[in-house]
Amino acid sequence: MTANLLTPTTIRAAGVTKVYGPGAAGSGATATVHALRGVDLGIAQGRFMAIMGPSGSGKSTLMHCLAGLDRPTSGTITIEDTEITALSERQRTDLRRDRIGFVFQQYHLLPELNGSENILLPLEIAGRRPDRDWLDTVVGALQIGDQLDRKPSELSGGQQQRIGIARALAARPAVVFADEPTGNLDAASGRDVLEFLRYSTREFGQTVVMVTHDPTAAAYADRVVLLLDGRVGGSLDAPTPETVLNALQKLRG
Ligand SMILES: Nc1ncnc2c1ncn2[C@@H]1O[C@H](COP(=O)(O)OP(=O)(O)OP(=O)(O)O)[C@@H](O)[C@H]1O
Repeated sequence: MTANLLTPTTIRAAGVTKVYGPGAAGSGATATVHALRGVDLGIAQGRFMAIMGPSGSGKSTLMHCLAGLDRPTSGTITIEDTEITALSERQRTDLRRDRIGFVFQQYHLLPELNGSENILLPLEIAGRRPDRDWLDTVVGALQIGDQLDRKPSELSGGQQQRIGIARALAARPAVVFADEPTGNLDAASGRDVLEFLRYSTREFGQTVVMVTHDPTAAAYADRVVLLLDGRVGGSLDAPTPETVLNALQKLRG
């Protein structure tokens, strides 16, 4: 990817493996699962990457490791200037809070808080003062200004997901990880969410990593990385739904 030569790399994974089961320290499981078998990848700042692959290929495991939610068995992961695989659990928790945004399939908004309170909650927990100009920019771009005083139950799925995206962007994170962000949405709302994620990379230089099963969703990314049996089985730049579908079919043999 030529962008790597021009822009800094936000995330780098080198030789990442993850073993679940008796081979893994502290595990009571009886069968060994090699969920990741040596993943190398780099994501340049301001790029939108989609991770795809068949069920069980290691997508969630890779995302959890890249986001510092889980620790690989071996290998290194660096986010900006920090090797997160060298951090303690406590330091990883701080890093997630300060430098990573999450968008979930199920939104995970707190029902008793209104939109604005949901967006600000992670900053409040971190004891950080919101950057009002930045929040205004995000709220304006997402067109959710008239939804901020409503509770999640008063919003459609697409509106809730936009609140979820504003929450993820509020702290200007190094990376936003989106886990099937359109999985619960109708096609039109899903398109809006994907268009905004792409817009955030172009307009704000936001780096986005998304796990999805949907070739149409993946086609919004700059690059699709295909996992197979815990390895990178291929990648596609400037994907279209057709090229993604073809690549997936080829991957499965
Ligand atoms: N906590 C765990 N303990 C044991 N095995 C696990 C654990 N989590 C995942 N696995 C196994 O690791 C492999 C990769 O799982 P992972 O959830 O990363 O795949 P995935 O590509 O995200 O799958 P899906 O598309 O079905 O969500 C699978 O074989 C899975 O059963």
